[in-house]
Amino acid sequence: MINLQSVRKVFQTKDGEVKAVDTVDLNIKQGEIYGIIGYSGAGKSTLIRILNMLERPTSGTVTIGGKNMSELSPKKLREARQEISMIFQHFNLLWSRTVRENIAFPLEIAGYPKAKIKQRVDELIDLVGLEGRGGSYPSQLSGGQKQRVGIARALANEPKVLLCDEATSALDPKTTDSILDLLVEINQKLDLTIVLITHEMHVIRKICHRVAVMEQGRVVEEGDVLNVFKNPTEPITKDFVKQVTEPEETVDTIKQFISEFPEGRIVQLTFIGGRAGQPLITELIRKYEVDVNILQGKITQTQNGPYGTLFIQIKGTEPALARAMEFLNSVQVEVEVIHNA
Ligand SMILES: Nc1ncnc2c1ncn2[C@@H]1O[C@H](COP(=O)(O)OP(=O)(O)OP(=O)(O)O)[C@@H](O)[C@H]1O
Repeated sequence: MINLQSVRKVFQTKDGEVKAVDTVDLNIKQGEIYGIIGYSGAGKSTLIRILNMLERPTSGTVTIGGKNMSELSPKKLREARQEISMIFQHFNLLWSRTVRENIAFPLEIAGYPKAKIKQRVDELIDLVGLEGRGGSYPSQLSGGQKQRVGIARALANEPKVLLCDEATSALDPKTTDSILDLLVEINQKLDLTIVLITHEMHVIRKICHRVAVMEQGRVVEEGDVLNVFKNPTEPITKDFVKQVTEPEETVDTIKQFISEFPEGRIVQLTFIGGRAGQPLITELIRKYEVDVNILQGKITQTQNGPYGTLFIQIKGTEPALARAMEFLNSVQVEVEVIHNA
């Protein structure tokens, strides 16, 4: 669906050249939610703006739906852009227009008849959950509602691709989650390809199928979200993964476990994919004559299944402990013994 080959963007500034995007290759599939994560200045905004040619790449090719975006005539580019919509961190709504009028705006520009516009706006208001707010002005809406208007407006022309530029960064955590749920819903209902940029791993964890990690203009790591969670190789990726898997106090907590629970073994289980939903601990207690204490745990859901860690203390006779460990090592969880009395 979206293919980038050796894309570079170099800005000339008074202080010299800035390589905002440095030789990036990406392949994003139809119907996928693809996340690009990086800290401020990594080049994410420049890269996402290159996708709809708001920024022209210095070199390299950008192909969307089979069209080489750099080679399109101005007319063809306008047509291609109708299929690529965008939502923004600060919503970019028209403040003097009501919700209905904001959503209708792209349809008016495209020259749709009034009756068709009314019908489409009604559908979109339902789709994004803004029933009863059509006559309100943006200033009368909460942040989450404003972003819903932004999403409805972006979907008006039935795009194939939705670009999200830090679309939830201005929202509180609860509202962020409700907007992310809405993005998943429209991705599934409309088979829409979504590309989003963010600096929050929570956003990637919750809704993306695949992720690219950017640092200094380059994509330093890329892959299925669960695989990246499982095997982050770059230090920056490890930092991002920690944001959602490890409470900050983990190191201290482990030290405390060891001093408080000196008997048996303290084991860290890491669940990736299907196993987290299965009654592993019950099986352990029933079959292996050991006592299990759950010390701390955090299991989170990703688009590709659960991911998380659980710290447990296992107590029992040495043979029972050995059998229990053998069982744990045989199932699809990663097992790390962090203390052995
Ligand atoms: N128009 C421009 N002219 C010169 N330099 C630019 C321009 N736009 C971006 N840059 C530079 O390119 C680099 C990447 O910027 P970009 O905004 O793409 O990063 P980002 O990851 O989106 O960061 P943020 O999340 O803070 O927006 C930065 O060093 C920035 O200063």
